[in-house]
Amino acid sequence: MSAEARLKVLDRAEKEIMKLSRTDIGAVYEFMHKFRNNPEQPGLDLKSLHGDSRLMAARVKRDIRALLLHIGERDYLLIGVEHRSSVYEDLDRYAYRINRVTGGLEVMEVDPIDMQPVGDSIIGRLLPSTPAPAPLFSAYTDAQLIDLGVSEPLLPGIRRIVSEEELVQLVDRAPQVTTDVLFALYDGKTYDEVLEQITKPVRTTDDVDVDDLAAAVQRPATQVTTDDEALKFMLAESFERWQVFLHPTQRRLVERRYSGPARVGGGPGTGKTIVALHRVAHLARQLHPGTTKPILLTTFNRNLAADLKTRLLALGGAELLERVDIANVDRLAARVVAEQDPRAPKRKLDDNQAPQLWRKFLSTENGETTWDADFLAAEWDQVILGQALTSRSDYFRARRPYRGRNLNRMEREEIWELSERFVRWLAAGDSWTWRQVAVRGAALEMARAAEDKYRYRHVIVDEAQDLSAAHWRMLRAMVPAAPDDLFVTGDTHQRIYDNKVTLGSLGINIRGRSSRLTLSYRTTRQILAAALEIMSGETYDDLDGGQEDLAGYRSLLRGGQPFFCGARTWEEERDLIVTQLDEWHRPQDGSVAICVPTKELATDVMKRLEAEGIQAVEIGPDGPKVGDGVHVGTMHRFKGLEYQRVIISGVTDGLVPRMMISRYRDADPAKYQRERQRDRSLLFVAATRARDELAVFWHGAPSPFLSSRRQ
Ligand SMILES: Nc1ncnc2c1ncn2[C@@H]1O[C@H](COP(=O)(O)OP(=O)(O)OP(=O)(O)O)[C@@H](O)[C@H]1O
Repeated sequence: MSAEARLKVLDRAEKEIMKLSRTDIGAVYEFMHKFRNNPEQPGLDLKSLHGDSRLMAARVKRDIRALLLHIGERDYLLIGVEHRSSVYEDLDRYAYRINRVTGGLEVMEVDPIDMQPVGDSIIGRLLPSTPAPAPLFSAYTDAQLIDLGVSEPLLPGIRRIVSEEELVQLVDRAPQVTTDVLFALYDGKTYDEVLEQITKPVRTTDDVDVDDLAAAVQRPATQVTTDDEALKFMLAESFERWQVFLHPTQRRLVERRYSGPARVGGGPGTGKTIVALHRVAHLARQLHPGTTKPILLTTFNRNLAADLKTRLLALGGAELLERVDIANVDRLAARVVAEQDPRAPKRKLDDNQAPQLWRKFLSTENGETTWDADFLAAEWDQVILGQALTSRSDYFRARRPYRGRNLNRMEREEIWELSERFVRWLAAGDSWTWRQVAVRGAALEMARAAEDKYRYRHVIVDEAQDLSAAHWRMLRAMVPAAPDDLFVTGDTHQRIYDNKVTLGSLGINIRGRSSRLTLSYRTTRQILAAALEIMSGETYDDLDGGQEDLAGYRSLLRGGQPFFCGARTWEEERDLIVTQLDEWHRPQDGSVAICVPTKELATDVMKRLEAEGIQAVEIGPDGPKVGDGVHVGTMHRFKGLEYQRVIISGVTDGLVPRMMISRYRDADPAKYQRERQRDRSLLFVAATRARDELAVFWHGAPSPFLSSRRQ
C-alpha cells in the first residue's frame, strides 16, 4: 500500500549532507522527494536496523544510505547520511535520547565495542601512561552535568577528558547544549553561572516524557527543517546555516508569544539580526494573506536597512518581502512628514552640524546673547529634540540628565525663545536637521494614533541602541498596543550615536520581556577576549534605566591571537598595513577590511594600497562600493559588516578617542564621558567585525583604550 510520509531533517544530518559532493547532495534531494511520496517503494529499500526497530536505513544511491528515525505512523526524521559500508557495519554506534532538560531529541554516535562515544578510542590512545593528568570535569557529578543539560550517553567519555584537544574532539559531534555547557565550564564559569546563562534559556517548560519522540521533535531544542528548502538552497549555493537552523535559545525568542513589547540583547555576532529576521518570517506566517505590508522592519542607517532586505529575501523569498516594509528609521520619519506635511523644509542636514549652525545663527541674527553656541546646540539637540519636547511647558518641566549645569526658569525661557528663532531661521533656508524630522514624524504619527489610525500590526527594530526618543515615539505610535507589537534587538555596548533612552518612559514597556543572547557565531574566542578588554571599566545600560553587561558572552570558534603593533609615524604604520596584507597573501576578494578613525586616514590608506597595486574599495554610506578588493572605511561604516580578516589602524592616542572631545572634559564632564564611551564602542564594533584574524596598529602612543599596550 502506498502512503505519503512526512520527512523532517535533523540539523546533524544536514551537516553531513553539506559535506557530500554536489552530485550526492542532488541524490539526497531526490531521495527526500521519493521518500515523501511513498517510503515503502521498493527502490528505497527501507528497513529497520537490528538493535532498534525505530532506527531505519534507506537507499539514497548505490553507495549512500539515509539513516532515519521512525517517529510514529507516517512521520520520519532523517538523522544521518552514510556510506553503505559504515551503515551496515556499526549500527549500534548510534544512540538517540530525549534530553531531560531541553526536551529535545539528540542523536550521537557511540563506539560499537564498549558503547562509548566515538572519540574515546582516540582519547584512549592520546592518554599518556604516566602520570595521568586530572580529568577536566572531575569537580562535577554526573547528576550535576545532566542537570546542566549534558547528554547522558556522552558522560563516560566526558569523564576521561584531560585536555582541550580532547574536549574539542569529543564535542565535535556532540549535541549543541552539551558543547555549550562543557566549553563554559572549561572557560572557568561556575556551575551556577552555566545553569543561569546556558541551561535556563533552553530549558523546556513542558514535562519531558523521554519515550515520546513525536513531542521531542516538536520542541525548539530539536533542530529540524520540515521541508527541503534547505537542500534547495544548498544546491543553489546560496545556503547559509542561519537560514534554517537556529540555536534553541534563538528559536525560543523567535517563536515566543509576547504579551507586549519585547527586547533581545547580546554581544556582537550572537545572532540578534538573525533572530529579528526569523521573527519577521514567523509573524508573517501567522498573518492572513493579503497585499498590504503589516510588518515594519527598521534599523538605524541606510546600509543596514539594505542588508536586512537582502537577508530577508534569502530567508523567505519575494513572497515574504512583499508583506514587509523595510526602511531605516530616519527615512521612515521623512516619509511620514512628506505624506502629511508638504510644507516642511526640503533640505535635511546632518545632526552633527548643529553647533556650527548655532554659531552662524548667533553671529548673524543675535549678536548680543551671552549663551555659548556649543551649549545651546547641545541643549537643543540633547534635551529639546533629544526628548522630543514640542512645547514650552514641556521644556520647563523637562529633566536634563547628563547636562551638567542647572537652568532656572528664566534661563529656560530664554533658551526656548532662541530655539524657536533658530528653527525659523533654518526653515527660512528651507532646511532642518534629521533630528527635527524625527520629532515632527513622531508628532504626526502620535496624532494619527490618537484617532486609532495605525500603520502596522508588528514592528521589528534592529540596532535599537542607536534610536532616539523621537524615533521610539514614532514607532510606538505606528503600531497599536497588543501582544507581539514591538520586538527590538540591539546591544548598548555598540551604541555609536549619541542617543540614550529609557524605553519605559516612552510608552514601551519591556519589563519581564527582555532576554539576552550570549553565544557568538562570528568571532574567535581570542578576538572576543581582545575586544572585551577594550570595554573594561565602563558600565552600560539596558535601554530601560537598568544596567547590562556581557556576562556569559562566548564563542566556540578558535583562532590565533590578535596582533597588536605600534609604529613611530603614520608613514611607518602604513608600511605595517602592507606587511600585514603581504602576510595574508594580499587577498583581494573582499574578505579583508581596513578600518580607521578618520576620513583623512582612510584616503591615505587607499592611496598607499593603490600605490602597491592593491585594489582599494571605499566603504560608503551604502556599504562597500564593490564586493572585491580590500575594503577601507571609517569606524562608523563598519556596523553590520563582517570580514574574515580586519586591520584596525590609527588606534593612536588623540585619534581614539577623538582629541576634540577633551574640550568637554572640564566644561561638560557628563558629555565628555558620553563621547568617550561612544569612541570606545566604535573601537569595540570594529574589533568584533573580524571573523578569523585581527591586527591592531597605531603610531606614537597607543589609544588609552588599549590599556595593556601602554607602558
Ligand atoms: N543559528 C545560527 N547558525 C549559524 N550562523 C549563525 C546563527 N546565528 C547567527 N549566525 C551568524 O553569526 C553572524 C552574526 O549574526 P548577526 O549579524 O545576526 O549577529 P548580531 O548579534 O546582530 O551582531 P552585531 O551585534 O555585531 O550586529 C552572522 O554571520 C550569522 O550568519
